[in-house]
Amino acid sequence: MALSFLKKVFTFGKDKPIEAEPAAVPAADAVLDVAESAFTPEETRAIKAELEPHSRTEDLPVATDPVLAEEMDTGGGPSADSADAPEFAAETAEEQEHALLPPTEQIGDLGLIPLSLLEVEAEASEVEESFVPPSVPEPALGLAEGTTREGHLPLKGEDQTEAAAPSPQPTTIDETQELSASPLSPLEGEMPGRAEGGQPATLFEDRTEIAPQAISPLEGEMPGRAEGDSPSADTTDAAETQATPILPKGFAAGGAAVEAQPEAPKQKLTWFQRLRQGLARTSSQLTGQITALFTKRKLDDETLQDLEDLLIQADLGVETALRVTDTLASERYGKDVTGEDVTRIMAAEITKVLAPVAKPLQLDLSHKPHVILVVGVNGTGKTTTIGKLAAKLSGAGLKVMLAAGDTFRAAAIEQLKIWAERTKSDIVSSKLGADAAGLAYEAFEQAKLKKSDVLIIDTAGRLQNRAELMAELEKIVRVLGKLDPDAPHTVLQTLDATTGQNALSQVEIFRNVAGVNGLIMTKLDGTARGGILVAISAKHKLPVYFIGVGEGVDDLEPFEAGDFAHAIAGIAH
Ligand SMILES: Nc1nc2c(ncn2[C@@H]2O[C@H](COP(=O)(O)OP(=O)(O)OP(=O)(O)O)[C@@H](O)[C@H]2O)c(=O)[nH]1
Repeated sequence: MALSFLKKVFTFGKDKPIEAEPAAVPAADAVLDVAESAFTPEETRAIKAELEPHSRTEDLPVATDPVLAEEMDTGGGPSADSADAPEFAAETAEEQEHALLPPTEQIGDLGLIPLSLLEVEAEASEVEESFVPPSVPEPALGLAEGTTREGHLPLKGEDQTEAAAPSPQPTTIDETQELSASPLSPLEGEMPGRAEGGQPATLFEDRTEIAPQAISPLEGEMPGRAEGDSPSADTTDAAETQATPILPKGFAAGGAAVEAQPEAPKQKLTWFQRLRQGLARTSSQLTGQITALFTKRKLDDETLQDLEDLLIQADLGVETALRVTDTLASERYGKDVTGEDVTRIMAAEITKVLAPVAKPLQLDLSHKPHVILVVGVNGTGKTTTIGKLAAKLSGAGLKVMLAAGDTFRAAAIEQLKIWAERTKSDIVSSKLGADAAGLAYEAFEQAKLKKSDVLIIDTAGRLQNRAELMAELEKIVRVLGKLDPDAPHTVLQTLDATTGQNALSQVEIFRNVAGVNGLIMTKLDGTARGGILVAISAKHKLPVYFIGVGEGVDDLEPFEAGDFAHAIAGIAH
């Protein structure tokens, strides 16, 4: 019975529907050619002799080729070795019926199904309780669908070490090999080879792969897993470790998240280094010309005039230029002068010009809120500067409210909302095109109600020569004054350092219209026209509170006269 079952399994056992492709079915000779290497010549001849009389269907070399075995088993026809096993051929009426099936080529067309798994398993139970036929299809094991594998558990329980081992050779295959060693026909002797390279082995590989991970009831019983060396468990741990995000700067770490490491110290520039870097174009242009001018020349009227022209062209302004040449003449007239002599004196004189305007922005927090109105020409950096200021103030624990008064530009409103969120500030905004003065008024009221420390109002950029827009700015100031005669308490004007001389007239007009009482110069990073701040300071004498050297939140620094002067002169401070 056991022998007949094995024959049946290896001949008919399959889990795939037939694919009737005649070309894929080799003749017995061809198959035997493959098989020959495994047998002695005598055995091969004997086999051929046995196979000759059979019909083509009977000749199908199921046992010698795993692929063909799969195709053939769907037909359920007798195997090549069936002649050697009469007890199998005549075993049941059903099997006899199978024996009458048409040739394999026609089976697919007829839509016949293979011998069912249930038939195989029913007989298997008669043979060996622990034996699971290699032909058991995967779905029945629930591997693919993840359904219960209880029917398969006894098998795993028999040898779980092997099941968990890397070798794809399961226990059942060993049993098969043992059984195959019984005096079956030579073709049946091929089975172990088939198990290694054909479908059954693949099936067991699948089981081996999945069993330790997918069968939870067995987890505790599996030595490999119980010891905690399950590959899947290890993999999960490793994956978790690797998946732990490294948050970028600016994101707070929560749970197991890892904070971004601080930048390497060597990459962190001091503020003065950054300023020097930002003003490098301005200073290198200036000092290069100065060095060229004073190479092997004594200081005389001509060189002094050349120097004055040079300093004016560098946007420093007439006043500052004269200060430098006067000081230089008083110290070195008629003597040899080096470029270093000139830049040292220049830095000292510029410092004297800037020192009176380098003031901190004074906040009168008794106002609740202290209102800061930010004005300026388009694109000078108003919104960005507001964001940077809000970051500093809220970072210091002050309650900040922002007002999106640039109702001309949708992007400006969105931009300010982002800054508000980022700096944890409150924000008052309205629709595009809304009345900016009305919004400013509303924001002021809200800030009073909320007891904000500081209210910063953004405004639309406008060219100083656009009278109607400047009138609107005037209206904003007037409206705010209705709620507090001193408001706005600070009117900040942003100046773009790259604009050069035009900034002088910008300050003049905005000062007259909106009462600008403080300046912030932006975009001092990379400009060759940084000298304009000296000219503005000398002319308007308005406080310069901060300077911007980049678009980032930290790229706003309090204005320091000495730093700025030395950075422009390109010398250490
Ligand atoms: N490099 C550099 N760019 C800056 C600086 N400040 C602002 N910017 C950039 O300048 C551009 C204009 O800035 P905004 O803040 O939108 O200027 P605005 O004055 O509000 O513009 P309008 O609303 O059109 O008047 C943006 O791309 C900013 O990122 C700075 O200090 N350095």
